[in-house]
Amino acid sequence: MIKNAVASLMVRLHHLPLPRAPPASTYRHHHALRLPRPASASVRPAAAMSTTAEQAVADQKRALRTEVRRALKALSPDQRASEDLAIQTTILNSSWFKASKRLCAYISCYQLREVDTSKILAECLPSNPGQEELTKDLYVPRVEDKNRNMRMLKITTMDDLVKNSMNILEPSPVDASGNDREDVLTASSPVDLFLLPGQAFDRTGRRLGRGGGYYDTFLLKYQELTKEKEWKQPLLVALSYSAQIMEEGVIPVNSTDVPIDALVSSSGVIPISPAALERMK
Ligand SMILES: Nc1nc2c(c(=O)[nH]1)N(C=O)[C@@H](CNc1ccc(C(=O)N[C@@H](CCC(=O)O)C(=O)O)cc1)CN2
Ligand SMILES: Nc1ncnc2c1ncn2[C@@H]1O[C@H](COP(=O)(O)OP(=O)(O)OP(=O)(O)O)[C@@H](O)[C@H]1O
Repeated sequence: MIKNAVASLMVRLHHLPLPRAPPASTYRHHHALRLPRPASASVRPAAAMSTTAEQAVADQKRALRTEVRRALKALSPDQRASEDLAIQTTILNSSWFKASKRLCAYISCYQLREVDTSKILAECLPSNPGQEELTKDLYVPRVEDKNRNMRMLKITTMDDLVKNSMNILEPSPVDASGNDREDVLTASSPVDLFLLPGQAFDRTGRRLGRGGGYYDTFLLKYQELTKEKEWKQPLLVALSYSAQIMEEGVIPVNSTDVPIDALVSSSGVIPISPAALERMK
């Protein structure tokens, strides 16, 4: 029944000429790619075998990123604008977004052909002084190094952002008064929602990023913190153009890939996990 409901929400599934992993529901058995174990260490060392399997997944991911990049380049500005508007309108009108108090979101980069988040960010931040109580706490990514270290820092205005070397807007570590910005990992209360970027997604919850491992590393850390503190897990929602939604099994995954709870495209919301089905009904 869920599958039918999900299928009816999908307008277009893009078929890519790539090697397929066996279809698997990300939620039922997340680690879809089980690394083969050698019968005996003398035949083939386990480390070597896992390296080979991991390398195959990494190669497939790279090939898929190239395909998606090409598909996104082919989108006309009008097509993008119409999907950007539909996706943001869906989110802004949703009960789960309206109810969220604290969120982590990405600052979209037009050149990287990411789904626009500007209207959503504007809705989170106070438009005029004195309206702070109507707003949400907003944390946005800042890359610290090439070693998968990314922080999510609190901003209160778009003026808190500066362009980094990758041409992406991100917060400076200190605010205008010289104070450290609040880091979501040391904040005293939990975020309830993540709005995630990515290169490709599917309706079982798989997400392919840009290859830096920044989000997967961060999400794992945040989920561990949430467990430790006995907080409710945040809802992980990705924003996707239709061309980025893959058929089941096309996206290769490994054990460090964190599955998403839901996907928003121009055709609407696709809830995936039990938590999403509960919070998004
Ligand atoms: N808006 C936004 N902010 C984000 C991310 C993101 O994906 N989107 N990140 C998520 O990790 C982190 C930054 N990571 C990034 C990783 C790669 C590229 C990039 O320009 N990649 C090129 C290919 C570069 C290459 O192949 O050498 C590309 O994808 O076309 C940008 C940001 C944190 N902030
Ligand atoms: N939690 C983690 N711990 C250690 N290594 C990780 C973790 N998450 C990802 N990596 C490593 O980072 C590299 C990039 O991973 P992957 O290709 O899955 O990133 P991605 O999903 O495209 O990027 P992102 O998560 O930033 O959106 C891989 O070598 C992967 O093994």
